[in-house]
Amino acid sequence: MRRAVVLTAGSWGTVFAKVLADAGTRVDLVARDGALVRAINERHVNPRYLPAVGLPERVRASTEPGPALATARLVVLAVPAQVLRPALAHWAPLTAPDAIYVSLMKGVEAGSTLRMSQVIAEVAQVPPERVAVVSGPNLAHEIAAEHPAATVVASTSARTAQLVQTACWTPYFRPYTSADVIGCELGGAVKNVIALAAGMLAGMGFGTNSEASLITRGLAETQRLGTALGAYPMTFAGLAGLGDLVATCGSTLSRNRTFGEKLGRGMTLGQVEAEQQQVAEGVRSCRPLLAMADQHGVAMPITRQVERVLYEGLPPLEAVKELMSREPGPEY
Ligand SMILES: NC(=O)C1=CN([C@@H]2O[C@H](COP(=O)(O)OP(=O)(O)OC[C@H]3O[C@@H](n4cnc5c(N)ncnc54)[C@H](O)[C@@H]3O)[C@@H](O)[C@H]2O)C=CC1
Ligand SMILES: O=C(CO)COP(=O)(O)O
Repeated sequence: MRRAVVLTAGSWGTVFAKVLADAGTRVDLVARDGALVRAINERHVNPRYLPAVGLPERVRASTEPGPALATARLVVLAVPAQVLRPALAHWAPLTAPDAIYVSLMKGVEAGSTLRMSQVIAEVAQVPPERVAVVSGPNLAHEIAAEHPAATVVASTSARTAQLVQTACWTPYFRPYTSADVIGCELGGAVKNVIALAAGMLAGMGFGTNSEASLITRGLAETQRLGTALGAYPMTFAGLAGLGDLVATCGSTLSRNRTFGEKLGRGMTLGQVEAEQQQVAEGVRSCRPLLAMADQHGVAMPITRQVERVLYEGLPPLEAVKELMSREPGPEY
């Protein structure tokens, strides 16, 4: 039987472990908390992140990644983007030499501005062909409830993408392959920033036209950055682009949208961070994304305003006014 290790048992890691197990893979799910490990092994639930979801018996939890990493073919990484580097530096030396790394993360590393697959290749010292990225409209709680959804598995190696596709294909989860790693990763990272803005609009009481305009112009700036970095333009019309943007901006299940909504109601960055337990990747990724945009001479006006709301204390309503009063121009 195929074997995978999932690091770690947060919300998406736990649900993806279920997906892999439902697709016939034996899964070792690593958690940092012993009580969480006992609950998963004895009661088959993750009480911290998904208390109402039964996990398959094929998912076994442990606090100790070493034994599972030594033999697993797939090493699935689901930690906040900003902790990937130190966490993987610990895990990579324990990993089987022919393992394939699968990134579930939707963020960009602050400082280096590297995408997650680049951090993996650098830290684990593996060629890009041994790395795959999974990205799409995949709100963890909906996938856990087996609501049908699709996703993209991207890798520079068609063989790697197909292997991961087979490993996570279930009656409720439909993966498509892609060779566009850059586009899939940027689609996932930028949509989190746009979802912060969508939440702000909702928090300020604006309606559907505002949200649709934001999503569409958000997609335009995502595509501008992506194509400047070598992504395929069509990726942004796909599941990892428009698909994920619509899901995340429109759902109250999204942590980024929820975070933005609180900002839109007048809370400060510090106040929202103190309240929200789970990661909202857009908060830490917006600055490195802007740095990438600046490097390539790409305009990202929405991302810029989100950054100013987060880090310069610009009131969200002022941010909207400034966006709306820019000199009008052609759509393309
Ligand atoms: N939750 C969702 O619906 C989806 C999330 N993602 C992405 O997956 C990634 C992970 O997200 P979630 O699982 O939702 O986050 P989460 O906040 O629910 O869980 C984060 C996990 O990382 C662990 N962790 C935190 N710091 C760590 C460290 N220093 N070393 C080792 N482990 C550490 C936590 O213990 C927890 O298990 C993010 O990049 C997110 O954008 C992608 C698709 C869907
Ligand atoms: O990436 C996601 C859905 O595809 C989850 O979004 P949030 O991290 O905002 O919850």
